[in-house]
Amino acid sequence: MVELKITEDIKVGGNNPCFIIAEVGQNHQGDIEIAKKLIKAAKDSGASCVKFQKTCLKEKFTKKYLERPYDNPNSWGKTYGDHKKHLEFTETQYRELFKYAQEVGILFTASAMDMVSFDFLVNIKVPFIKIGSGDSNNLLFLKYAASKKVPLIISTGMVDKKAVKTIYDIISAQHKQFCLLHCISAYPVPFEDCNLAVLQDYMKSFDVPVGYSGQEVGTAVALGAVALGAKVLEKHITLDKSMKGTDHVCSLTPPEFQQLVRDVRVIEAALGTPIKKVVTSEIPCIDKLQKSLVMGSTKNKGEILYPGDVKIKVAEPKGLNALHFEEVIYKTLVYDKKEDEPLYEGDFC
Ligand SMILES: CC(=O)N[C@H](C=O)[C@@H](O)[C@H](O)[C@H](O)COP(=O)(O)O
Ligand SMILES: C=C(OP(=O)(O)O)C(=O)O
Repeated sequence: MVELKITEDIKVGGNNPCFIIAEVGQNHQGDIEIAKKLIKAAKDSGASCVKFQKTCLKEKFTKKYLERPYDNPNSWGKTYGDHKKHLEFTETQYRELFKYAQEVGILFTASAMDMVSFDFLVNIKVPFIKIGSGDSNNLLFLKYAASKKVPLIISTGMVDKKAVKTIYDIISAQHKQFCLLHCISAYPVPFEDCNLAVLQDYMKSFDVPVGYSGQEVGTAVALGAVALGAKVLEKHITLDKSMKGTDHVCSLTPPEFQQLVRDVRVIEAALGTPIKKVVTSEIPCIDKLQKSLVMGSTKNKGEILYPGDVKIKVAEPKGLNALHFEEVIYKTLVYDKKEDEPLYEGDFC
């Protein structure tokens, strides 16, 4: 399994801890102070990285699309172009946010929504670039991104498995420093559409780390993804779910994000080994409550132990482990034994 190297110290995949991305996206409302608060909240929650979305509007959208009316409660302008312009930070503001994230001590990156944005992000030296689901069918962009040989995390919403294989082939023809995220692009995703089982298929099909970008409400599905083996987890973060904007509803507040990170770490610790064995922490319960073999009735030396003569009880002191029941039956007692007395290995032959 190839690991994705994000920095000298942070790697993704294999036995490395799940890399948790706090996706600010456009939940900053176009306000740099809110953006900074979200960066700080991401850091305080224990996220591995904070992420924005970088767009060059005339590269990503056609002129006509930008002129389209965008008349809904989440809109920041009369047209889609005005709306997106309101939500887009300038390159100078991006540099300021990047610097702020460094001061706060959290990795900073963004999705490149087009080639111009991709180049900008390469230029400011983000540790990796995210390619969102909006580009999962954009073969030209994927080829371009692959040719730049920078670490990539790629979401796979809005396409089927065949297209995901194409993405995999395009990038891996250039390098293996990438990761594929299962994603369903709906805001919010109905739980029954999350299809988390896809993660298992990705893990079988691709020899790169696999993760999950979740647009569903809450944290349960994201935790399920980690339990299934997701090595990257992305969830939106917001200061307030009731704010204006398409993504707030499927986002987590800072305390929720903090709880998510804690729970992910608990699940990772709890996944453990597939080898079922008795573990040290069970010993007190074994001593206290595990049953063992005891006499079901009083019997004398030389008598045969019939099924009703041996019982399985919690005893003090303990007899033989109750798993040995069948081995004891029809054996001959070598000592006199009273009812409820524990049965030991040398008590019968
Ligand atoms: C597919 C994709 O890009 N999805 C992104 C990541 O999840 C979203 O954040 C969109 O940018 C957002 O939902 C767009 O909302 P509006 O159209 O109201 O600006
Ligand atoms: C669209 C994005 O992500 P996803 O497809 O993972 O939701 C993004 O990162 O901008």
